[in-house]
Amino acid sequence: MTGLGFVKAHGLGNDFVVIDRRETPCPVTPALARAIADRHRGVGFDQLITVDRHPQVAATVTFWNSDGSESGACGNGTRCVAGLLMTELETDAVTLKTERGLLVCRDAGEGQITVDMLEPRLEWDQIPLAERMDTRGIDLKLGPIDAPTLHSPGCVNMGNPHAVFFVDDVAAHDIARAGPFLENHFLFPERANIGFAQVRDPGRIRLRVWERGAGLTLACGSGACAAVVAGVRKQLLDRTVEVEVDGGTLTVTWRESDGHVLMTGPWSRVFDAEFDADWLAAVRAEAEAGGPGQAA
Ligand SMILES: N[C@@H](CCC[C@H](N)C(=O)O)C(=O)O
Repeated sequence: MTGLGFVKAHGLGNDFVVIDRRETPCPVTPALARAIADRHRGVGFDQLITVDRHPQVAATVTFWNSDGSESGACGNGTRCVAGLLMTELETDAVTLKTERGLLVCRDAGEGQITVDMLEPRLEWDQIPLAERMDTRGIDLKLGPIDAPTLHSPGCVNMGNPHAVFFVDDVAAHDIARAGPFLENHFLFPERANIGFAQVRDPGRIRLRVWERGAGLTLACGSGACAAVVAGVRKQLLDRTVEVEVDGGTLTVTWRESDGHVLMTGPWSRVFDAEFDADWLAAVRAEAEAGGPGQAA
């Protein structure tokens, strides 16, 4: 029984299943993504990543959340794919085509990779928001009785939508409770990743992110970029910031010269494996038959 190969990788604990489709086709449906994401019956991941051939650059990369939805960006996943391809191609730089654009990734030494995440999009309809608002701090307030009020998040699109709340103490917030409500708030027609950032000093923040379509993760690369951009726009942060996430530390620079956001951090290849062909066939059949929770 042979199956389809994949790599399990992670960036600071934000974990990925990477399927290389450059030689072998593997159509991904939301139902298949959810089945692979199942940490009991599948493999488990925060994001599934497919890698396809591209005529000019190293590869085209597509990101899927564990709920089966697609995302235009994934900073940590981009680093992992870049690391895998740099190893394979024996090079210290690769360019990857994502929905957001061409991302240049460079080996930064000591197991770290820097990704040029391009310019953030900051207009209200680029986030997108349901209404015209000042994205430096939108008119959104949440006042749980048992937690400090959340208000005026900065909104940034890094290829995916982010809203970042600056709070006095990240630990004082029940993110698992506020996150789903805010992710699905009517102001975010494409939902949003919700960041909770605490400024330690202008060059360092603590950040936790409730990810759209994946929940609370140990690290969110695009979330780290969004938090730094939002913090600079609120005049709370310097242009280069160490971002402490649950899984470690990312360095993010919002470069003044061209407005690009650069994110640097580690990546790890955990193991290579293959899906059992019978398991894949069964999952696909169940999805087609509209099995429990499996509708494509
Ligand atoms: N883990 C990510 C972000 C993944 C996508 C996100 N959940 C979305 O739907 O926008 C990262 O490292 O950026």
